[in-house]
Amino acid sequence: MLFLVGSIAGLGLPWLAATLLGTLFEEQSQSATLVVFLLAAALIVLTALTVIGGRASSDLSFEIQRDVRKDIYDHVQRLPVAYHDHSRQGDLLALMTWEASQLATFLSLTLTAVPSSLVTVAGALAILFYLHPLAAIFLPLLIPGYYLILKIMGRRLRNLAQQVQEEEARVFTAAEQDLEMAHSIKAAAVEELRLSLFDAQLLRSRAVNVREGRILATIGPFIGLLTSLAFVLIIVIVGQDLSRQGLSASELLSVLLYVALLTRPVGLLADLFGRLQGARGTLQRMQEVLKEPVEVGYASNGKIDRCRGAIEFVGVSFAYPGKPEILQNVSFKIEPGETVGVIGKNGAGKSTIAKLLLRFYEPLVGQILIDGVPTRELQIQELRKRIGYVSQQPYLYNASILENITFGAECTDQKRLEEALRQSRACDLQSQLPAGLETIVGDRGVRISGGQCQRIALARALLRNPPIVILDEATSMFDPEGEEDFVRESSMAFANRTVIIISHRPSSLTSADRVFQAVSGRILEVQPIAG
Ligand SMILES: Nc1ncnc2c1ncn2[C@@H]1O[C@H](COP(=O)(O)OP(=O)(O)OP(=O)(O)O)[C@@H](O)[C@H]1O
Repeated sequence: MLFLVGSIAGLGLPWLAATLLGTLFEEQSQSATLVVFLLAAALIVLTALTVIGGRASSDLSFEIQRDVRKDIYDHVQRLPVAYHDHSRQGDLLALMTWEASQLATFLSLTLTAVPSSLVTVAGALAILFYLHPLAAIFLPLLIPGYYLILKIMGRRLRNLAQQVQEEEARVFTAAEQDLEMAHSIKAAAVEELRLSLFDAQLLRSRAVNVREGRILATIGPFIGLLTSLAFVLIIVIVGQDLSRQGLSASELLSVLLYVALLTRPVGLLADLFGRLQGARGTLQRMQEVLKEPVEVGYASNGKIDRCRGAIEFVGVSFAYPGKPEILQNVSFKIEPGETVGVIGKNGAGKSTIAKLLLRFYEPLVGQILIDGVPTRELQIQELRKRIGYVSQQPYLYNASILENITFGAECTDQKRLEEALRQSRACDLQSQLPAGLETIVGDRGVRISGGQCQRIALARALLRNPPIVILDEATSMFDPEGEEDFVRESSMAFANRTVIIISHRPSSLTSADRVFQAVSGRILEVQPIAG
């Protein structure tokens, strides 16, 4: 709105400037003073409106950026695990960060500058038509010229803009992965190799950026050239009237200033056209992500009010996409409060059982029941809140141990926290680390040991007090003494829960009432391990 008011006010400036010149020519000093005063006032108002409008446009850009980032983040969070297995994190990161910010700048510019530019163009043309109809009629003839330039350059620009964004996303991916792999890169002493690979990606990105930059650098001057040529032609047409005494000097100046006023929106048009190509690619990629279906279970409203923890697999078969079946017609039942161990070779499908229970993936055939209710009928977060899952790799935030433990817990009652710390043996960390639970763990827990990471992950799961606990190699990095303590403490921790312990170590399974073995797609019950 402010930009529109500014544009309308701006339309008065050429007229005031030309009037000033006219009064000076005619040596009417009193009128000149008034016009100077009006001109100065108009310039001050215009500057104020431009500043306010510019700030509003910048605010709008950041508002759009926030909305876009939030929408993508929210949607990506709700996408199934299978989507994340196949997507590139770098692409999503690029989309949520710099691509979203480019798009926001383009949209805010379009929303604020385009309407005001249209007002300037329409107003200047109308005034020009009044002042000099021939010059005004001549100007719209430039439009096909602009169209031709944009059409010729636009086609090449569109492909390039897409390639630029793809290559930039690859730069993100490469940087992100190498940062994550920093320790392994150093251990393998392959810094130079990784640098050369990263540089190769930078070169690919530079090549497309340079090509795009060259086209963008050409469009503006070509459009400017066309406008300048038209300007020259208008000077010739209008100048003839001047020599024929049909036009005063101030009228001539007026006409030229209005023509000059028209060049600003044209420059903006060229700039927006360049940004539009990138914005189209970003919008297309956003659409691709946003139209990915979210996990079905979000929409269900099935609940288990008091979960007892009975688990049943009924004829479950499952295969990861493009792979042979890892589970074939698997059926078993675990009673509430039971502790069950699961053993089996690497890749036998043990973790897959846990992931199916959590509905990270859906069985191809058969169904999984909790307390007799098919998990597919339950609201997915309701289901997951009932299961404390400690995975093989503990995922930790770069925050304090305490923040990592209380992450996601609805209630952080001190007594329960102490209980979870004791049961997981995370209480040992208080004496092992000088800063105790306030110790910052670093990215993915690099600043503490593997066993300490596992204790934190265990404490996190137990603090939520879930009726079902799945420990997937959750104590594999514990020292024998720590594991012994854990098994002893766990008898209390597991007392009223259903527990599945996936492990290769017999010492972890001594508390199990029953033991299952995953073998050749089947789950067989074997002899429990004596304590
Ligand atoms: N997300 C996935 N996409 C495709 N295949 C997968 C995926 N996760 C696991 N697999 C494959 O499924 C099989 C079973 O994997 P799973 O993790 O269940 O084995 P596991 O018995 O837990 O093995 P380990 O003892 O090594 O932890 C393996 O062959 C594995 O390569």
